[in-house]
Amino acid sequence: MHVTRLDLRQLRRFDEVTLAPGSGLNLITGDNGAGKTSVLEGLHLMAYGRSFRGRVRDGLVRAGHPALEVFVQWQERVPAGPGRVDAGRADAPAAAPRLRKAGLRHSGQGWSGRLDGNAVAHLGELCAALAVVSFDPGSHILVSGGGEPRRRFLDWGLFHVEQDFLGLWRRYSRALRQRNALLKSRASGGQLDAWDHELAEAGEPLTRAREAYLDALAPHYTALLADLVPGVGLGSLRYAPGWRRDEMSLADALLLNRDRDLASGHTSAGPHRADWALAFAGLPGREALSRGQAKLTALAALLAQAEHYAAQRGEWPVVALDDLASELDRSHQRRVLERLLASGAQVFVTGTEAPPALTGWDAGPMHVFHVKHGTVEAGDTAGPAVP
Ligand SMILES: Nc1ncnc2c1ncn2[C@@H]1O[C@H](COP(=O)(O)OP(=O)(O)OP(=O)(O)O)[C@@H](O)[C@H]1O
Repeated sequence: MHVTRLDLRQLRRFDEVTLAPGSGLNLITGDNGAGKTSVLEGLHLMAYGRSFRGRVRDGLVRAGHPALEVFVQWQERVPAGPGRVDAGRADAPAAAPRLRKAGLRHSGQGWSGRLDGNAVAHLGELCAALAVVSFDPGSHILVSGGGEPRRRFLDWGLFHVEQDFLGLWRRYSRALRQRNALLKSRASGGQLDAWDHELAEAGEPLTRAREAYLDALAPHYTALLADLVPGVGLGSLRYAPGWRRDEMSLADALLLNRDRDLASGHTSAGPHRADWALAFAGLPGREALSRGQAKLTALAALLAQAEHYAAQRGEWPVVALDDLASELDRSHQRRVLERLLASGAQVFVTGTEAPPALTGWDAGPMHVFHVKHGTVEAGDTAGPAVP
């Protein structure tokens, strides 16, 4: 998958900018505050419905303007793996590139979007269409933060590789909202029964899907950690489902906790409380990771996810690496970039200047963009010629 055009309007300091990125490596440079990260935020917004720096209403819309607009055009192969709608059908056409386009207008409160010319009803439809894996200075929370970013990480992967997951996730989220509303209004047990049933019906398969996904990620993650963070040694990757699943079903856990939930006004057990954890063979716990190791461990998780996506879908998601040079030392920058570009991924890298690892870059063409005074200028393409 690679983005061929990106238009941003009224996003942070930009009035209107257009980029035509190349496949392979795209380097975005500019001074502090120029808007380099904002370019990646625009891309991330289309792929996740939010920025990696928070929600749209927290400053993504340019001051004094009612809404921002993002338009992305990208090329992708019709997925050939198990995620494909018509996978296995004899009349399914061979994988071939196709051009897709998506537009999103977001005010922070409301939004409207189009995908391939048609209006979309759920933001999730845009997110499921464009796959972007982003690594930014806040990504270490995947390792050192609370459970929410880790649940989101699993769910992102599942949205993209499991056809049924989005429906399951929506069903669970809706049931949870309804149950919590009833708990707050101190509803009767009879009213809660129906939503407990619905939560269990969606929550059990959702849990199985997440667990299977984590198992499938493990070999990718182990190999990437061995390469990027040798010495810590991934001992195990363990899923904590959000209730005592080894002792009881979700339906039983909901019933057991009902009085407590009525007192607190929220549902205390279930997949919305799930988490996953790494155990390191060479360390007592994640707290023992250095800050740089925590970042590399988070990056390894994101790259494992991208690699798994590629194995399932037959092509890499777009990879966006914000401020790479300030996050990784030179040899890690080089190793990560070489690995990604050898895989054929389209990669975006930002930096106040070209990261040291790109000095004498000879691992493929590099497309350069310079962000200045609210404009983005395409520079020369460096590196070996495109074959
Ligand atoms: N809502 C907004 N309206 C107008 N300008 C904004 C808004 N939000 C942020 N800005 C400005 O837009 C720019 C955002 O810059 P961004 O974080 O993308 O820069 P950067 O090039 O990545 O910088 P750095 O190298 O310092 O990380 C900053 O100059 C900031 O002051």
